[in-house]
Amino acid sequence: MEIDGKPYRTIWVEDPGKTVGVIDQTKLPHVFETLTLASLEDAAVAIEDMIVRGAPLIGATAAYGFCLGLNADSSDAGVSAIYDRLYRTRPTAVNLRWALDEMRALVDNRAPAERAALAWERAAEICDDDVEISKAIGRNGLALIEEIAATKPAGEAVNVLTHCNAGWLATVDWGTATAPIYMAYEKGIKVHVWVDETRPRNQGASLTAWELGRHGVPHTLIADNVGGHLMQHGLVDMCIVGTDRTTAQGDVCNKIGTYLKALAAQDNGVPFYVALPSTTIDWTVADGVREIPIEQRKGEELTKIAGRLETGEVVTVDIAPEGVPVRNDAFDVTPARLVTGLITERGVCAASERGLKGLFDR
Ligand SMILES: CSC[C@H]1O[C@H](OP(=O)(O)O)[C@H](O)[C@@H]1O
Repeated sequence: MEIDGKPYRTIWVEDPGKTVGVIDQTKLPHVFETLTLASLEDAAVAIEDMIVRGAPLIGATAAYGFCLGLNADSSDAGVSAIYDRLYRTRPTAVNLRWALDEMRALVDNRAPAERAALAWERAAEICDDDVEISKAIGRNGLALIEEIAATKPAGEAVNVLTHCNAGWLATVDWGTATAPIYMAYEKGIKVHVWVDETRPRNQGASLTAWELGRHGVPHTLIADNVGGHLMQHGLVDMCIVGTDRTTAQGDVCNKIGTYLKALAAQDNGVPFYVALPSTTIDWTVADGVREIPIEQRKGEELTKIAGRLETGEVVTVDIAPEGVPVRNDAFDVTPARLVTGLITERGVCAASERGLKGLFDR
């Protein structure tokens, strides 16, 4: 998308075959800074420290991390070490495993000397494909927004609630949950977004609000616990969220707090949609609550918060008693029964095995 009139993706090749550029998302919204990834470790740390985050972008970064690793060691042992290092960066988003499996399958039966060039080509394809997939998700989700817009009084906006950041910053471009929103906005449909701040890392406040603001999409930042209340008062027409891993039966793993939003949506008859690329479907898992590994992140994400002083300096402060015990589950699983539909690049389907197999011929 554009930042101050200049088109950006979230990841790009800087020095062909040697380095990759990314936006440092830990610095947003206060500072826009890019980083150069020049090694496997650079890419692995960028994922672990959430310099880049969001399932599709994690996959894209892992693909380029594979390339950077091969630049240093393209032997069979090197391929295994690269795979293992990147695989253990974050456990929940299945795009990571998908991308690593794609890259390893590509190079496994090729001569070591050929591997890096092949990998750089494939990583670029993965990124280009991700953009096209996001645009297709946008078109398919746009139809749902248009359906609701047709029922609204003239001049009233369609109010969409989203959780965390499933925006263009979570993908290579366009986003998943935000792609239909951007397309509706571009088409002149009045749309407004309730942006969950999304504790503890505040991806909504720091990323979704930033990217929607940069693009001019009307939005309102809300505390995570406000959404249900707004739904009770008829102020939410639909929810669209992203996902890090959706199971073969349609259970949706997403940022912590998504499940509670889905419960409130069901209780208030608000359609609850999940936007996802097929690369986020884990066909090997059925029961998401029992089978999806949920990332446990460090306690500091709850006990500390970063902010900008009036001087412009960005500082981090403690917001909890020193040494307080913390549990920080980064994701939860919304059972398929609470999901109205899955918005994929191939169309919208029921959150069910039948729905997904109908779209993906599995
Ligand atoms: C389009 S995937 C977005 C998905 O990823 C986020 O998690 P994180 O910021 O920890 O990588 C969140 O669950 C979003 O819904």
